Amino acid sequence: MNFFDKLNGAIARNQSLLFVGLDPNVEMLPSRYYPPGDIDSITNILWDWLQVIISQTADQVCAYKPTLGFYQALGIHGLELLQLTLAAIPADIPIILDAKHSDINTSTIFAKTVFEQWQVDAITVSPYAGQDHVAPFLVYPDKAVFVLCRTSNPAAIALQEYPTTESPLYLQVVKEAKNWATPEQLGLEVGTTSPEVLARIREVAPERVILARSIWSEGSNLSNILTAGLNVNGDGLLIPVPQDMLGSDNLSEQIQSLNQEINQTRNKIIEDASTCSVWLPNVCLVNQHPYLDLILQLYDIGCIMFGEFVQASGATFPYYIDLRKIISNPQIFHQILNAYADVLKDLKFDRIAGIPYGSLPTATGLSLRLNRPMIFPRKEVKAHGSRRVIEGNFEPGETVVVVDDILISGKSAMEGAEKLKSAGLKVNDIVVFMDHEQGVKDRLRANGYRAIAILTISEITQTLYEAGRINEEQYRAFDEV
Ligand SMILES: O=c1ccn([C@@H]2O[C@H](COP(=O)(O)O)[C@@H](O)[C@H]2O)c(=O)[nH]1
Repeated sequence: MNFFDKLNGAIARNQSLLFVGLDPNVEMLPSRYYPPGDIDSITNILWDWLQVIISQTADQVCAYKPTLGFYQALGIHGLELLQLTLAAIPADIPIILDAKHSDINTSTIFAKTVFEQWQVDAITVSPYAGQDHVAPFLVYPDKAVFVLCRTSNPAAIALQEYPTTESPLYLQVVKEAKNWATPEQLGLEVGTTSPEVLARIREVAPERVILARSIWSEGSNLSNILTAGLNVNGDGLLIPVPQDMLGSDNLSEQIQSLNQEINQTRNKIIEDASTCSVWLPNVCLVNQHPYLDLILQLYDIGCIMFGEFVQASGATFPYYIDLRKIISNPQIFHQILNAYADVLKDLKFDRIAGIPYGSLPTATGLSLRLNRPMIFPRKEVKAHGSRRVIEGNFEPGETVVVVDDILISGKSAMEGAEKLKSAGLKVNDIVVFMDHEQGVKDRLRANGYRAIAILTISEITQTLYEAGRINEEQYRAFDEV
C-alpha cells in the first residue's frame, strides 16, 4: 500500500491527524523511568518508554515519526532499538523517518536502506541540494518524502526569510518542491508557531500534506494554527503530539481529548465550507472545480495565455493553450496524466495513439502508466528509411484510442485518426485535454468519432475568473468567440 493511502486509512480509522514523534532521548525520559545506568540499561529503559508510547497511542494517531538522530546517538544499540521500534509500530500506521537527509552522494544508497531494508513509508529531507538529491527517494512509487521548508528556531530566519519577509526563501522552497513530485509522493515539513506562516504556505500549496512541527510554544493558539494549516476538506495537516504529553502517565486520555479538540475545529471548517454560498476568489472553495488546482497551475506556468492569437484556420481567438510546456514540469505532467488516465480507464482499446508532436509525451506517459502499447501516426512521411505512416507495431483490426491535446476545429485529431484507419485500425474515441466547444464534438461525431474532453474552455475561463487570475474583460472576451 502506498504511503498516502496508508496515511489516509489511519486518519479515517483513528479519526486523527495527530502523529507521535519517537525520540529515544535520555534527556526527555520521564523521571519515573530513572535512574538510567550504563548504555545497555539506558537503551532498555528507552525501549520500555517507547513501547508504552506506541501501545497507548496506536489507536489514536495517524503516523509515527522516529527521529533517526536520537537512535544514532545510542550507537549500535540505537540501530537495534530502531529496528525494534519499527517492528513494534502497527503495519497499518505509516512511519515517517525523521532523517533530514541532505547529502547528494549518499541519497541513493540511503533511500535503498530506509525504504527497502527498514521499510519505512516516508522520510524527511532537506531541500538545499535540490531535486537531484530528492529524486533517489522518489523512484519508490509507494513511498513519500517530506521536504523541510521552514523551521522555527530563531537563527533560521536569516536564511529562511531571505531576502525579505514578504518574499521569503521558505516560500520559494515550497514552490520549487511542488515541481519535484506529485502530492501523493511529496509533502512539506513546516516548523512554526505562527498561523500566518502556515497560511502563506497553505495558500501556495493547497494540495500538499503539511507535517507541522514546533507548534506547541507557550501561548500558541491551536485553533488559529488549525484554521491556517488545514485544507478546505479539514485535513492535509499532520499535527505533532506535544513532547511533554508523551511523558505523562495518562497519555491515552490526554491524546483523546487533544484529538477531540482538533476534530471540533476540523468539523467546523468542513461545516463552514458546505454552508458557504458566496464565492470569494481564493477564499470560499465550496463547489470548486475538481481540476481547480491543475487549472491554476497550468495558468501559472504559462500554458494558458490570454491575448490575441491567430489559429491555423486564420481565426483570431482571445486565448492560446500551450500544453507542450507540461513536459518541463513533471509534477503538473503527472496531474495531466492522472486526468487522462481517469478517462481512459472506462474505454476499450488495444493501443494508445498520440497525435504528433504535442501529444506524443502524453501518449508515452499514458502508455507507461497504463502499461498499454503505443503507436503514432506520422505528421509527415519520410522519403527514406522505412517510410512508415504509423510508427510502432500493431495488428490491423485492433482498436486504438487517440490522445490529443486541444480540439479547436478537430482537424489535427481527425487527420491522425484517418491515417490510423487507413492502416486497418479502428478508432472510436478521441480523448483530449481541452475542447474549444463551438460544436467541434458534433463535427467529430458526424465523422464517426466520440470525442471526450477532460475540460472545456468555458470551465477553464470560469475557474480562472473566479480565482481572480483573469479579469472581467478577459473573461468576457469569450462571449465574442
Ligand atoms: O490554443 C491552441 C490552439 C491550437 N493548438 C494546436 O492546434 C491543434 C488543434 O487545432 P485543430 O483546429 O483542432 O486541429 C492542437 O493539437 C494544437 O497542436 C494549440 O496547441 N493551442
